[in-house]
Amino acid sequence: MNTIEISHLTKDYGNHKGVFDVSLSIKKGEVYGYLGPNGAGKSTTMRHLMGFVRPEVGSVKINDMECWDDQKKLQEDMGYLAGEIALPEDMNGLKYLKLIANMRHMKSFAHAEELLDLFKIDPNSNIKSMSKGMKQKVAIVAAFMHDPEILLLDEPTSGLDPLMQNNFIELIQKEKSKGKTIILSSHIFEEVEKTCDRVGMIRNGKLIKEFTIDELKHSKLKTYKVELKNDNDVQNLKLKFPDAKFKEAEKQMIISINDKDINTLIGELSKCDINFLKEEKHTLEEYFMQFYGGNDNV
Ligand SMILES: Nc1ncnc2c1ncn2[C@@H]1O[C@H](COP(=O)(O)OP(=O)(O)OP(=O)(O)O)[C@@H](O)[C@H]1O
Repeated sequence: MNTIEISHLTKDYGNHKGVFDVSLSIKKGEVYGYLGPNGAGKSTTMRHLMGFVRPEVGSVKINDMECWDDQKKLQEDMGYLAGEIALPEDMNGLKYLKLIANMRHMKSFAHAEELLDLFKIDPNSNIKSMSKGMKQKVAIVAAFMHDPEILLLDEPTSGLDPLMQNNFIELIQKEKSKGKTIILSSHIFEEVEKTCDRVGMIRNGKLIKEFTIDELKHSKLKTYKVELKNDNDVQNLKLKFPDAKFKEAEKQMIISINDKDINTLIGELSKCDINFLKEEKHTLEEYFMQFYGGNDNV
């Protein structure tokens, strides 16, 4: 049985906004990366999983229970980090976390203490005076401290510095080794690559692709930017690589090429006078779109 089972979920907010006929399942112990541009429908899906929103069409189940009908029971063993966190400003971090711990009837605060340590949080400072990153870290502690079996994490590292992002990656890896089922949305390639088993891409409310991280890692498509010294070379390369993009004013060519064809590229470039050649890093979405050649109608 899958831990998470979303079948034909639709929530239409009008104006083509919302989620439309989304079906996905996540096995116990799996870490699922949920990716997509702003407004794609990631948070809407997660809110359904938390039972905050009732599906208009379709079903959203965790452990075979409807998230809307059984939200109270399900939430006991779930940790949720909202995309837009809102912490009470009139208390300090510790007081807030203790309040949540009491509401959850937590018997021990030891795991929370470990997490406060891991993220170098001074729990006695007032939430009001905390930086965005510090508030995010307090919210992470609140989501993880009761050691839930299921974690829904909506852009968990937004606002964290690189060191803390690494600590977060370690935390996910640890939770994964304990068999937790995790869905996380992220725009950070490294985070997804290092933590997720599988990825789903959502766009305009529709799930357009699913693939394993192994498939992605074996992608051999790379993009290079070349700046040439003279126009003749630009014109020659335009004939040789008609699919490449050219910025003629800058004498630049941007080319995406499979590793197996790299010798052809190098062969042609060796005939040119080059200013520089560099590999272009993609945003996560570009990378996936290029890899899969996805479009809105997929
Ligand atoms: N309660 C609502 N009423 C009307 N429209 C909504 C509501 N909630 C979400 N939407 C719209 O539905 C679309 C999907 O929103 P959602 O927050 O799920 O996207 P997202 O993928 O999480 O985006 P982001 O990466 O920016 O957080 C957006 O266009 C949003 O404006």
